[in-house]
Amino acid sequence: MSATTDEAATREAVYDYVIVGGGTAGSVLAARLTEDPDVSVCVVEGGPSDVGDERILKLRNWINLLGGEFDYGYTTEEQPRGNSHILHSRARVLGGCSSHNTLISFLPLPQDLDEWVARGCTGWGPKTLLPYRDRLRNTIVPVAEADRNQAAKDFVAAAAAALGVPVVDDFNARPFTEGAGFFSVAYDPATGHRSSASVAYLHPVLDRPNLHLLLETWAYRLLPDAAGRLTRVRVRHDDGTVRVLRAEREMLLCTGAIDTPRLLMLSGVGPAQELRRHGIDVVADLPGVGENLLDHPESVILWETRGPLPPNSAMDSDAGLFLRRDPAEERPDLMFHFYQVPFTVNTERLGYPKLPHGVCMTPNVPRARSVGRLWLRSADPDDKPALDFRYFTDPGGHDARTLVDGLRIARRVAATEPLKSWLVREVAPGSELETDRELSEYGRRAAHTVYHPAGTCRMGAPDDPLAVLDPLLRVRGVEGLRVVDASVFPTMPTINPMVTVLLVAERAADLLTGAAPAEGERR
Ligand SMILES: Cc1cc2nc3c(=O)[nH]c(=O)nc-3n(C[C@H](O)[C@H](O)[C@H](O)COP(=O)(O)OP(=O)(O)OC[C@H]3O[C@@H](n4cnc5c(N)ncnc54)[C@H](O)[C@@H]3O)c2cc1C
Repeated sequence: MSATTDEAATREAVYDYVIVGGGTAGSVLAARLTEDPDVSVCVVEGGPSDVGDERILKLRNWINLLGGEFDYGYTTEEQPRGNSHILHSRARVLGGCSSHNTLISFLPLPQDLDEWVARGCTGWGPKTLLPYRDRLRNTIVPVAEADRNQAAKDFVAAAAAALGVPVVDDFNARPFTEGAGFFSVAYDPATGHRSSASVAYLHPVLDRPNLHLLLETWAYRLLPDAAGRLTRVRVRHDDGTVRVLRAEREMLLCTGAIDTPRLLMLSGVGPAQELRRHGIDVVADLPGVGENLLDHPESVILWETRGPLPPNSAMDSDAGLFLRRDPAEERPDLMFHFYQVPFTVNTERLGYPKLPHGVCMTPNVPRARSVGRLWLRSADPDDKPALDFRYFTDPGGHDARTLVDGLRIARRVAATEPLKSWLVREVAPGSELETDRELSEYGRRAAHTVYHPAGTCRMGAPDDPLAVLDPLLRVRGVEGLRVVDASVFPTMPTINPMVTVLLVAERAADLLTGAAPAEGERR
């Protein structure tokens, strides 16, 4: 590492790569790039370390992390057709959201990636991306037998019987169209510990001399170097001191689907008109930054159970269901998580009671058609951006319809043995709500997020006016800067997206080291 002086006379630390965001994708990149001992990498992470912190490492504690000290906790703009009270949790800790999520691990379906290629993302098709599964360092296993709660087993059996779908033993064994089963989860069943991106990729290599971790350090502005490349970043440590870091080779943004567009816009990369309105000098006019805000919206249906459930579980949402309502579709168009705990955060607000013991199903929209956007409220880096998911606003009503269908299908499953005998009564929405209109109203008001924001700096074809990145993940209109995180997704995969983020990061590492062909899909 060498040092030069920046215009503010701060010491400027220089590395080969600076990775902003030591989260899911950032951890993969950091581990892969430092495999070469001659390459120096600095990771700038806003949160603390997860090493030795049982609150983070114990997977089953995930629910207690929501809204706490490890959560940036973004709110949403008013949602006239949905729920305006959703708290969008985003982790503030090494490993990012993989350190506080539920670690449900699905490979993307091949058709999800075909869609990316059709959107001009050459090189991201299934034949190129899916083989990276063999490179993943996370321990990904179907929920262990000891963690299989009898109520969840009975949910799986009831769903299969009620809906005629297969029981799936391993959702990652082959692409599926529908089925019920226990999820694959990135964890160690013996200890109940996470196999997060941090645990799997960073913990084993923390002693590498070429890996420099700056924790509790917030990046708030990218700056050009002498040649005009956007390879410098201004950061603030938790003690208030400010530094500038420079990447000799490339600056890599891995701050996630909310903070990556935020940082780009604060740095003058984004929709020019909006940036000027905030007095931000425009470096590159990219109207797509912050657009294409995707998510998996869900609703909830809640039952009181006859008594407490057996205590065993991996993380209290261990099983689920994928369903294909449209037989012309190759992919499922409705997904459920089954919770062995009553998830009442949204129903209590609507006046439904808190439950001592219960279960719920959370039908979600795998490929929602409502698309949102996010934007800066001001040029102040401490101001959180405005998030407008525009939930349930798609003109054809597909997303709202999916919730209505989901609530009805959930009732069919609940009325089927062996699940039926566990349940005393439907608490929310309550069996008196029956019409499409009533169920839609309830479903949208009680809606939640599956916590999957993505797409806000999408990659795409040169003629895609909203593409922020080229298919090599390089930010258009500037030099020296790439994005590697969930914001690069052009469209939302059908499944929970963490593994897709890991695969993207693995391929990005190959693109950076030259190990991957830059273009072309293996046929
Ligand atoms: C509660 C919850 C449950 C979820 N459950 C699942 C699941 O079971 N399965 C699944 O597939 N997906 C799940 N997800 C989604 C999944 O975890 C994310 O899609 C994925 O981890 C995102 O990875 P990322 O690299 O894009 O961002 P992140 O992992 O969020 O990483 C971003 C990192 O950047 C840091 N950062 C941000 N801004 C700055 C800045 N300006 N300066 C410095 N550092 C910064 C953050 O602290 C964070 O560490 C869940 C998410 C949540 C929140």
